[in-house]
Amino acid sequence: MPLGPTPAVSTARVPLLRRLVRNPTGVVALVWLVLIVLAAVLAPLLAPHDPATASARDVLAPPGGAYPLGADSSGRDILSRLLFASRVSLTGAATTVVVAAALGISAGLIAGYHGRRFESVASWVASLIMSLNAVVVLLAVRSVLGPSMVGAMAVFGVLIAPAFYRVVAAAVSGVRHELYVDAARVAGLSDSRIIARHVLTVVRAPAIILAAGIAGIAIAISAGLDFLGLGDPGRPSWGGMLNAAFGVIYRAPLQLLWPSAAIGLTCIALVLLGNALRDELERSAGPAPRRRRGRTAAAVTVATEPVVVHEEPVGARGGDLLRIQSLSVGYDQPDGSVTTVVRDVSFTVRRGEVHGLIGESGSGKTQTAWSILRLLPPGGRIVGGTIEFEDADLASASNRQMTALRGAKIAYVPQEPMSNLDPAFTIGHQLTEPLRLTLGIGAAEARERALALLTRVGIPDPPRTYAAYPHQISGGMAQRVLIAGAVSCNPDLLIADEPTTALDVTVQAEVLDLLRDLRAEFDMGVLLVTHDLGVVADLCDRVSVMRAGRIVETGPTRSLFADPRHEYTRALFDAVLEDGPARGPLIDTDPTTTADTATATQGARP
Ligand SMILES: Nc1ncnc2c1ncn2[C@@H]1O[C@H](COP(=O)(O)OP(=O)(O)OP(=O)(O)O)[C@@H](O)[C@H]1O
Repeated sequence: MPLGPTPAVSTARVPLLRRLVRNPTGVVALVWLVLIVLAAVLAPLLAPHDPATASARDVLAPPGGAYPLGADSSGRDILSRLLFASRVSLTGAATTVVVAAALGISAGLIAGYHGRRFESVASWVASLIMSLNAVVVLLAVRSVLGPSMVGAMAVFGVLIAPAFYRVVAAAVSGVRHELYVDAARVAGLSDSRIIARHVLTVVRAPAIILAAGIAGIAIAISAGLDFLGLGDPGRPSWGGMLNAAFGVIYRAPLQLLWPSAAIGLTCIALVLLGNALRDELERSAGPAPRRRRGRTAAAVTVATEPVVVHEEPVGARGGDLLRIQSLSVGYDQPDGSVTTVVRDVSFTVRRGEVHGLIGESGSGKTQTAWSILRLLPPGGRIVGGTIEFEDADLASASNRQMTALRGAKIAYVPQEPMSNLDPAFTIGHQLTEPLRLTLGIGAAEARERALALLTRVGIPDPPRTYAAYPHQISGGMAQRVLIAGAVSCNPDLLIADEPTTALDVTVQAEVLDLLRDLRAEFDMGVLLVTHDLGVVADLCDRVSVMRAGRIVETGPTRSLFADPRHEYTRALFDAVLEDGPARGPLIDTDPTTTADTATATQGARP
């Protein structure tokens, strides 16, 4: 049932080209490449002379007058020849890139996506091609095809295709087992659609960067072939002009400059373009530099609706252990904007109470919990508000202060117990290490305490579990172990993020009972993140309902459950309490009582 909009403020994705234009290196490289392309396309219009027309009177004419860059040893205009020669270089580079990309990307996609036999054969062929000496092959091609630059560059494309193949196959096999690809498969999307939608997006960036590099290499190779005299002598080329300039190096050394500059600057521009692309793509993966405070504040200041607060019985208020005021959490975006995922959140947790944070998926519960621990993922940061804990503001505390608090004063129980235990170490090692570090006790004492904790959290055979590796225990036991670890240093505040979601129903109940008992025993304040109203009803003294990054209703659990006032809270309840008749008690599985119970159950139904 849809319960409302998702919280994130919209953050437009800035197209790569626009980001590139803001990168100085990228701009310079792009400008040069655009000029070269324009020169090639408009050569007939821009060239002051016919590039092939020789003039005996103007042999080696210096720059100036009718020949802006001078004339060559046959009296031909160098500028006109350079302009026309750019066509040859660009066509050759484009041929190489197209052939290499077509072969390498398609083979990489098939090998990466389907794996198995095709991958073995394709990898073998790629290795074979890479072992060939490109220059020797191109010389052989010249002798077979004649001075066809397009043919030679197409063959070079085949020789360099393994570069595309390797990059694409590695990227695709990395995403092949991602859950979203499995989900698309389960949803019935064809392989070609999955590749087009989900896989191509992953290989697009590395392929573009590689294409820029390969284009640069292709230009150098085509110039090299022409320089060696293997190209078509009937049309101007940068390599051929370089060759001609060498012949007159003592009489007109300046003539070397023009083709060298054209080749060198174009290759450099392509390399710089590839670097700029990589920088921009990497930048978009990480956090952007912080902007001025004003901008951040503007990003989080949006119209707010009042929070529905349920009054508490007189005398119920105790001392606050944790006091969060106007907390806002944002994620820096590559374009400098901030996506706000938690907005203006305020609540308190008292010693000895369980405060529930409830809301639909994506409402900001986990981000709030992680802010308290200051463990937001890269790019995320607290953009406003305070988190008071024991006279310190955790929102602005130093990393050193936070390290001292985490584990010792503020403990955390995660949602996925198994993925939070290191498979390489025994349970005992993982329990005793933090004990020894935080409490400064010896190995024997730490072992004793760990065994006592395992007993306390209801592990049936503590010494055996102590010596076991994570894969040797069940999910329920792993969660108990993590709870044991969390309370091991006697924390004041325990943050539990959906601690029972990954467990089956009977184990869930036991873990909730354990948390309830430990809360009383250790006199901790507990912040319980959950999306389960049953868990809130079972365990929480107070509850705050989150929606779209805000708290919409807060108060004692009993009062909020008896009289939910915000429409979103009511919608949450409606989603659980269906209109149909309540189910009867479960049928007893004991065969001797089943018939009677079933009859009684049916009879009891309305
Ligand atoms: N790294 C991130 N960058 C940008 N936005 C993020 C990032 N991580 C989470 N968000 C956004 O923050 C919002 C709140 O996420 P959060 O994980 O706190 O939700 P939740 O209420 O805990 O949901 P769930 O119960 O599914 O864990 C979501 O809209 C999510 O898209």
